[in-house]
Amino acid sequence: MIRFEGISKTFRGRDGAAVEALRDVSLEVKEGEFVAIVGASGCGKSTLLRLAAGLVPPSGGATLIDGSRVTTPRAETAMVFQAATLLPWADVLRNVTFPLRLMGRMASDTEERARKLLATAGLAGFESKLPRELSGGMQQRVAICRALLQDPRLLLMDEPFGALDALTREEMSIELLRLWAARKMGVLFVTHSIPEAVLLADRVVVMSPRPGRIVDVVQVDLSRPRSFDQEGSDEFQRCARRIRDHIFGERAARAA
Ligand SMILES: Nc1ncnc2c1ncn2[C@@H]1O[C@H](COP(=O)(O)OP(=O)(O)OP(=O)(O)O)[C@@H](O)[C@H]1O
Repeated sequence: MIRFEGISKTFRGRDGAAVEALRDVSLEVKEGEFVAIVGASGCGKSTLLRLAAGLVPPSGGATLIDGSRVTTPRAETAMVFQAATLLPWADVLRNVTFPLRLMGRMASDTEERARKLLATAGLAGFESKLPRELSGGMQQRVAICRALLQDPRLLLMDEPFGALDALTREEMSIELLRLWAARKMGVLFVTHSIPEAVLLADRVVVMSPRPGRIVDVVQVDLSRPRSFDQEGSDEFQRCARRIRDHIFGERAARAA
């Protein structure tokens, strides 16, 4: 569905120096597939998502959705960031419907769908609350509902649980899997957590330190629905070890 073809991306810093963020990245995410991306800080993970969202152009190569080049944001994709980025003056319902209002895509059943989605995410009764009246985890759930209401074919998630405490993070992971299973959209999910990547994904893409290249793609053969009980399984351990070996093995080699 989305294909990165030989992507390279070089930024020019304010001092004029070139920063090569990505080098020759090729990757495909299929319809309904959950793909996680892990790698050292600064290896270009967010840049890859921003390319998919049409927020930045590549320096070389192409990002294609259904074979056509992504040059601007598209209705097929929605993005969730590490911070919930809610409008502080708008209540939960208006926050969730805001992008569709902005895009002129409100339909007669949009509010009803938003309420249902909020209920599924455990936020029934909070529709009229302002963001500051919610916990961090609840705010992030609102941000996820806001993205899902757009009914994207591809959901782009940039460390969406990074700012949450460990317990909320686990709860949100399972919640996300439930919502994803009900919709079967493609997901491209950036995380720093190897266990989170293995728990969630069909495939985990491992990137090298900058300039980011793909060093491995690990297929996770765990049954679905997933649960934390699977963390002790041989398959979970195998995947986690393989990813860890790449990340820490490369770091150790560079230090030597
Ligand atoms: N707009 C920009 N201008 C200049 N340099 C940039 C810009 N955006 C990203 N970079 C640089 O590109 C590299 C990759 O950044 P990116 O945010 O994609 O990495 P990341 O893997 O998501 O990092 P982290 O895990 O720390 O969030 C970094 O060195 C960053 O400083």
